[in-house]
Amino acid sequence: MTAATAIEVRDLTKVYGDVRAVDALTFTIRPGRVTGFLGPNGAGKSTTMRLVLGLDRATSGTATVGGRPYPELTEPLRHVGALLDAQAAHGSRTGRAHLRALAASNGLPDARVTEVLRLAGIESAAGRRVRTYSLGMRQRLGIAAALLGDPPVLLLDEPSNGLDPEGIVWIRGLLRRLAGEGRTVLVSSHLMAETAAFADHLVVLGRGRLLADSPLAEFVGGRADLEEAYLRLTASAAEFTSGTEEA
Ligand SMILES: Nc1ncnc2c1ncn2[C@@H]1O[C@H](COP(=O)(O)OP(=O)(O)OP(=O)(O)O)[C@@H](O)[C@H]1O
Repeated sequence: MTAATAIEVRDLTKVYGDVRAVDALTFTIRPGRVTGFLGPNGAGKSTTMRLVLGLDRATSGTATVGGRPYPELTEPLRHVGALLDAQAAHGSRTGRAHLRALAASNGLPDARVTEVLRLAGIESAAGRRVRTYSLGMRQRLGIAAALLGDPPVLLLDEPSNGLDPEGIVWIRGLLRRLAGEGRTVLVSSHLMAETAAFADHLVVLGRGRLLADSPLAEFVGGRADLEEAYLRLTASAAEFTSGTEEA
């Protein structure tokens, strides 16, 4: 039986012109653990997340949350919280106003805004316009927005991006806590040491295809660390290489 909050991707394919961004992907993201979502640039991680969130239409296959396609969820922010790269708050609004507008349009209590500002550690900046925020503060605001509906499922695209060392420690603790509460947590990242510090499980893509779906410890296996294991697995799947190849 599938958990009511699992993310299920079945034979999912997305073609843009002659690019198969996502190519017959099948995997299940389970609750109660942090799943690291890895893959070289252009591997299809963001596209997969957008398809799960109904922001893009699949060429074929399905993506569901708790057994239902995202667009069919009633009050979706109460089910799924998301942070995407491109997600941007209106710069002329304050952080608090941005979250209040989001809460109001999704039928969420205003009191939750103060809670998520605190959870994200940006209470003191809540009255400032978002355009004055640093990248790290914007990330925290995006994470606050993702948490607004207290959702059992979270999809976070590179949440550590722009965070300072204190922020990196904070997000690690937050992800562990969210999974510990039984939530389904999918986190894409290019930071291998970071991913090793917060993930229990890994799903690795290369050129739109599934390269691995395994527990972190099993994936690292006999390798020195996650970075080495990852680089060996993805060496032939990277779309862009830096020109210095191992002999
Ligand atoms: N809207 C689009 N139109 C055309 N091609 C697209 C579009 N979105 C993504 N692609 C292509 O699909 C492929 C997968 O891109 P995607 O952004 O999903 O990869 P990613 O794994 O998230 O990469 P990164 O780690 O660089 O963020 C790439 O080749 C990209 O150029």
